[in-house]
Amino acid sequence: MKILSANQMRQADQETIKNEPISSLALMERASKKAFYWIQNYFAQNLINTEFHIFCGIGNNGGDGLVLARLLSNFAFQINVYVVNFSDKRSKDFEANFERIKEISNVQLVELKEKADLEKIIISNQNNWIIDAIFGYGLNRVPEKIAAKTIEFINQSSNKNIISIDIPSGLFADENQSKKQHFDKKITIKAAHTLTFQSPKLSFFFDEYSEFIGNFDVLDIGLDKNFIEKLDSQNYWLTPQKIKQIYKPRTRTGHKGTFGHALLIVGSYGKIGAAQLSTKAALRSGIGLLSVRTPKCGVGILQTAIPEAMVLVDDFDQENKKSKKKNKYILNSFSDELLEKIKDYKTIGIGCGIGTEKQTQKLLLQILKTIDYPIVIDADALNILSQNRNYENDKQDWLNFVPKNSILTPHPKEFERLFGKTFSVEKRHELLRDLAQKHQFYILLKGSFSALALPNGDIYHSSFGDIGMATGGSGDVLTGIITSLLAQGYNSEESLLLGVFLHGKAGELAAKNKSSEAMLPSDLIENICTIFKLI
Ligand SMILES: NC(=O)C1=CN([C@@H]2O[C@H](COP(=O)(O)OP(=O)(O)OC[C@H]3O[C@@H](n4cnc5c(N)ncnc54)[C@H](O)[C@@H]3O)[C@@H](O)[C@H]2O)[C@@H](O)CC1
Ligand SMILES: [K+]
Repeated sequence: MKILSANQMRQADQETIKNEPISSLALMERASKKAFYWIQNYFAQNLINTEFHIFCGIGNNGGDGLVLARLLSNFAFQINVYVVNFSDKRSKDFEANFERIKEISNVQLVELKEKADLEKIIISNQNNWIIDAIFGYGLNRVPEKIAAKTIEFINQSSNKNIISIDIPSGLFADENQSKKQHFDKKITIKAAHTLTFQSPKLSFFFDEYSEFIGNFDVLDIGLDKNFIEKLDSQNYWLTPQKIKQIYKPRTRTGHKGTFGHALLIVGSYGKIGAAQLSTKAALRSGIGLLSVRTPKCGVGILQTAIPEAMVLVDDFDQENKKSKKKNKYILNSFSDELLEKIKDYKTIGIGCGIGTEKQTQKLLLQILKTIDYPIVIDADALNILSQNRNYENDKQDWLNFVPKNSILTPHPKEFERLFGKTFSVEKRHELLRDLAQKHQFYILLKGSFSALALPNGDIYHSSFGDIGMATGGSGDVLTGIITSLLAQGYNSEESLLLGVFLHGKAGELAAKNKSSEAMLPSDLIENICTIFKLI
């Protein structure tokens, strides 16, 4: 799903008003009704016992808050509406709804002009919910005076039951809108839920802002689809609908050759676990044949634990004349015969737990110089690349040897080591986009919201996953999944998107069954089966 900027949202609102046609007041009613239905569904039988405190600005976001108050007043016992008078320029639709709300008997209306007005507000904890409709995508500078005081008051209240309408007040929808001002953490609502209209806002996908957004839901308010179709955007939200388009169901007639043969180059002494996790994940994700290269010390372990995988041992017992340093605990460079063989694999996944020893570095260089098909590069293989960057001489910069359309999967630290420091989250995404375009790679910047940068400059943002996945081994599982999909004939873009989906959803399921605390990366692997069935 396309992610629209605040300007594009405004245009889409205007076009819908003109083309449908619908009055802006009716569109506000429609949008707020969607939020109301969400709330009705969320609270179910408890709606009648819930006391709402609705903080409204004086623009259209505030107007939404007023409509919501009116709709809720039919069901809830007591509604408190606080108008945050941060300016005299009340919007037309706010005014219209303000007149209507005055008539309703179980709505208590309070105007906030100065800090002292806030001191009279009592929000008890039990069954009290706060609705934040102070600023929406119209925010264009850091809130001040009564707006700032109200936001601080809400955040300081011990009640954390907060629902933000469209966007948590204080947070800019996107960078253009903020005119490069930095938002102020203290003056931004920390919502438990954000109900956003039509399109998620770009700022929802920056890890640094996730504490303000809580869980978000996108409510379709019926803005002009044809118009939205034509809008340019390089940011997309990864949705299950997109995954359905990518997924290729199997027919009865395939055989193991149909589903590809990949090589995983993984593990070192003490990190054979990483090799096991990536191997198992690749097998569970549907690969036809899987070969694994792991140091000699890991061969027995892998063969015992995962009988389905073949382990490459071809040159282990041969005397290698070129390198006397062969060592059974780390990955050594390949013999010429073995190197010749790797041209035949569909793809390679390299990096999980391999360490950065000299001989392993040499192996990576050999691989990069031998093959011309896209591969998956993760963890220590990324660290090796970052140790061999050469900004003066392109011909000695190992990054330039990576085959086009390969998939790099760094976490933020690996990204920084490989591509340098950036000073804001927005700049990091800009750099990510530029790099994917320049090198024609796919780069997955992992995080609680992962950003998937494509060589054409588009970025997909994923909100799949669970905090329980932030643990060692989770990345190894992802490398196995993506390598497996590439081998099966999904192209790089499809493998990346589908891989991130399978991994994230498997994590959500693991958290549901076992809790975020207790879940393990192995649980993700076991859940891949269920997630395939859900596509
Ligand atoms: N027809 C429409 O345009 C629709 C708009 N909707 C709602 O309208 C919202 C956008 O409404 P608005 O454009 O009125 O903007 P907001 O309600 O977000 O903000 C109100 C106004 O405050 C001013 N402002 C911005 N930053 C300020 C600051 N720091 N201090 C003081 N004043 C500041 C701006 O002039 C802005 O227009 C959306 O987020 C959504 O909630 C929905 O009702 C759907 C339909
Ligand atoms: K809001």
